[in-house]
Amino acid sequence: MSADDIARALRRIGHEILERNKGAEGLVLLGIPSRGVPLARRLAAAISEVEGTQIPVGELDITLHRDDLRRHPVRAAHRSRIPETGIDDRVVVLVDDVLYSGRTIRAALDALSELGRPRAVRLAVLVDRGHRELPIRADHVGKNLPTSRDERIHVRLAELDGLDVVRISGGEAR
Ligand SMILES: O=P(O)(O)OC[C@H]1O[C@H](OP(=O)(O)OP(=O)(O)O)[C@H](O)[C@@H]1O
Ligand SMILES: O=c1cc[nH]c(=O)[nH]1
Repeated sequence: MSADDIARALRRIGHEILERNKGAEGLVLLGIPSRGVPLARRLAAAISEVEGTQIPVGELDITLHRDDLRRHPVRAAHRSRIPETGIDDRVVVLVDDVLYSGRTIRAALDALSELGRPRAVRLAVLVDRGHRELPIRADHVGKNLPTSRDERIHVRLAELDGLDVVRISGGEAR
């Protein structure tokens, strides 16, 4: 995906979120570090452009809720940053770059349950590459990219990487 493809996908997802929520009322966007955070900020900006209101944006750290902690115990935990509005009775949209096994989102739901009780939780991802290992699906998808398991999706975003691009690497030549 080029920078233009990414921008278009985010604008569309912003519209979808508004349509599904019937406006911006009660919305809170939470990005999953690292690249979910700039994506959540961009989505909030896209929604604000349409609705003319500020959308609360935060970051949800899932490190201590991962189910592979025992296998990889040394991971630095970051702090979650929840907007002042809190998440109780809000419609929380989790935002991440890639959806793959679904384990990150399971951990995110676990982390969220310690912070409050949203009215609803939805999921927006830039890329869904398939291969789910849990019963989790995204409500809003920038692009479905069918992959083989030995491929990897690389999302690069200007805020962290200096450019916007999505690439696939690895796997057998197809
Ligand atoms: O559905 P899953 O199998 O959990 O995979 C998706 C997650 O994997 C990636 O993070 P990764 O752990 O590779 O670290 P990164 O954010 O530093 O790229 C990606 O950013 C998603 O958060
Ligand atoms: O291909 C993948 C799988 C998980 N996370 C990524 O960022 N890319």
